[in-house]
Amino acid sequence: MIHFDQVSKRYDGGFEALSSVSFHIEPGEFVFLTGHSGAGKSTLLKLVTATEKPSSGQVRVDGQQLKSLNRREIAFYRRKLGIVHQDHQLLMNHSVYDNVAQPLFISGEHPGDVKRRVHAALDKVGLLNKEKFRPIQLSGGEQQRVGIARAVVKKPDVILADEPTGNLDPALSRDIMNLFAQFNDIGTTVLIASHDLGLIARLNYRVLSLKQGQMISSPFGTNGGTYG
Ligand SMILES: Nc1ncnc2c1ncn2[C@@H]1O[C@H](COP(=O)(O)OP(=O)(O)OP(=O)(O)O)[C@@H](O)[C@H]1O
Repeated sequence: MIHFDQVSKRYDGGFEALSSVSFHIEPGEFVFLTGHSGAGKSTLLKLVTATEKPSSGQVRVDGQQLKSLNRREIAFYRRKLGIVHQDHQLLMNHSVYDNVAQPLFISGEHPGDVKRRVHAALDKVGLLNKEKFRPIQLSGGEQQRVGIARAVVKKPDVILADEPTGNLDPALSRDIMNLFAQFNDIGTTVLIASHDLGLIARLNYRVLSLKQGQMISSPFGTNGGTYG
C-alpha cells in the first residue's frame, strides 16, 4: 500500500531529514513509526500525504507514484487518506458536527449523506451526544477523538496519525489506540508516528524506527523494533 524506495528528503537550507529510506506497508497493516525528536517521522508522513516531495527516490501509495501527480490529482489522492494531527487542528468556532462534516462539505457530498456519515463517525468515537458542542467545551481526549472522527468520516483506505496521543494520559492513549485498531480490523491501513515506546511495546504491531533520518529496524519484517 505504501512503498518507499531509496527516499531522501533534503529541506531548503540543506538539512537532510531522511536519507535513503526504503520500506513497504501492506494493505491492511497497522504499523508504528518511531524515533527520537527530529528523527524524521513527520517528514516521512508529509511525503506520504504529498505535502512534501522527496529530493530523490520514489514514494508510491496504492500504486500511485506521488511525484507524478499534479495539484488537482494530489487533492484527489488525499481523499483516500485520513490524517490525524497531534494538535487536532479543529475549527474552534464551529460545532463538533461541523468539524467532522468539513471533509464531506469540501468534497461536495449530498447533505443527507453528510448527516448519516457524521453521525456514524461520531458514534464510532463515542461522541454522538456532543455533536452540538464546540471543541473548547471538550477535554483533550475528546478533542482528539473529534479529530479522529473527522479523519475517518470519508472511510479512508489509509489512516496517518502524527503523535495522536502526545498530550494524553496513558488510559486515554490506550483508548485512542483501540480506536485505530478497530478501524484496522475492518481493513484500513494504519501508520502512526509516536514517541510513546511504552504504549507501542504493549501493542503487538510492526514498528519502523528512524534514527537521524535513517530507517534502522524491520523495514520489511513483522517484529517490533527499538531505537536508542
Ligand atoms: N520545513 C523544514 N525546513 C527545514 N528543516 C526542516 C523542516 N521540517 C523539518 N525539518 C528538520 O528535519 C528534521 C526532521 O524533522 P521531523 O519533523 O520530520 O522530525 P520528527 O521525528 O517528526 O520530530 P518530532 O518527534 O520532534 O516531531 C529536523 O531536524 C527538523 O528541524
